[in-house]
Amino acid sequence: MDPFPAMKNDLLLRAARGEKVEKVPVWAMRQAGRYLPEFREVRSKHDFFTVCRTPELACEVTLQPLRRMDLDAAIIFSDILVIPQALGMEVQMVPGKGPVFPNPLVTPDDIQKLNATPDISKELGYVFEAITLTRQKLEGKVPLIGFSGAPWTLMSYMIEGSGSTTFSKSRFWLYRYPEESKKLLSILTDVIVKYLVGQAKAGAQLLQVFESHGGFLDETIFNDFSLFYLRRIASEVKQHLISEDITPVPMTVFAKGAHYAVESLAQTEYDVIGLDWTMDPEKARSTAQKYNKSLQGNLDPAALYGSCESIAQRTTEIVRKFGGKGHIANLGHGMHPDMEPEHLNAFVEAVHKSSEELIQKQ
Ligand SMILES: O=C(O)CCc1c2[nH]c(c1CC(=O)O)Cc1[nH]c(c(CC(=O)O)c1CCC(=O)O)Cc1[nH]c(c(CC(=O)O)c1CCC(=O)O)Cc1[nH]c(c(CC(=O)O)c1CCC(=O)O)C2
Repeated sequence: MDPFPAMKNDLLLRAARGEKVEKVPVWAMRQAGRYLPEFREVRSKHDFFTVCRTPELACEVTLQPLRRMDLDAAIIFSDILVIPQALGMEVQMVPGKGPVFPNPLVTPDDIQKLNATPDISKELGYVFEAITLTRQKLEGKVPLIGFSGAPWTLMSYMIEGSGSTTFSKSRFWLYRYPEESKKLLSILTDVIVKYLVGQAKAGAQLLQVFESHGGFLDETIFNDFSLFYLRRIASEVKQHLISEDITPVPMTVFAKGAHYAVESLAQTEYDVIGLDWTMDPEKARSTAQKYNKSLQGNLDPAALYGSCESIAQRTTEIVRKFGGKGHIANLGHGMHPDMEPEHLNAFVEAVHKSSEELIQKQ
């Protein structure tokens, strides 16, 4: 028996499975975060990773945007960089700079310094606790999304030691040390699979995998160093859950910038393909239909800098392009810290209003 409160709004889950919906569900990447004054208030008292590691705080900030807006999903407050930490790497979140690894991987010999087979419940159990607590506190209002970074994106942070405009150090590895790179990607894949299975068992109802740095790879390199591992993750997470008599939860893959990969991603076991704002919804839609997949996206986050009227206009156009069915509305990437909550609300309301009208006409 499901230990959690019954769902009152399962639009997200139905859309992910391509089922009929009365309106398009909507949420936003980074919907909990610095653009919200109440989040900044929490952060003024606790550092970033303390918020992630304290289930009550992670739960509180996860729920904050839902108190303001009619969002159709919550996403657990955490970060993709908790996995390098679980492998034994130090990660600092430096204000104004972002994540910094004081001791990044420099040569393939450094792979040996990693704790390649961490006890996931011990190292990341705080995320599982936050998920279970948040499911209870949500009282079935909306589904809860769990997430992880994808192997290539995590590998690139672990080698660069921070964000980068070129990712030249990590791309150097792909060309100069291809076998060692694959060894690292495999270690990450094994950990990610266990981590996502743990999240689903803790109560996450959809799992999103972020390949945020996909766009730095050409198609051939993407296929070998990203797609191969992304495919393994979806398939192995689902197999693990089935082997434990748990119904697999839907999974979304978001490979930012990887335009050429929409069709190959649609041929994997992911249920939803996330599109960034530079990708064409109509083109992606015909591909998704061919493989029975749903799509997520893809308003340009910068559109939220415009007026509420222009947000509503652009959103209505995007909703029309996706066609209502098998669509989860989102931004094409995350919220920025200087955005106004009211402008995200304008997006949420416009998705609901325009999609209800569109679906009623169909
Ligand atoms: O809303 C929620 O409940 C969860 C929000 C969330 C945060 N991190 C991620 C998510 C999931 C989501 O996007 O919905 C996931 C994430 N962290 C990083 C990346 C990769 C990347 O940006 O390169 C991703 C995947 C999604 C994506 O592509 O955006 C890495 C990262 N983490 C932080 C930073 C610094 C920053 O200033 O944002 C970065 C690097 C960004 C870059 O180099 O461009 C820290 C961080 N993580 C979250 C927050 C809250 C917020 O956005 O305000 C922050 C800021 C740290 C702070 O509070 O000081 C939450």
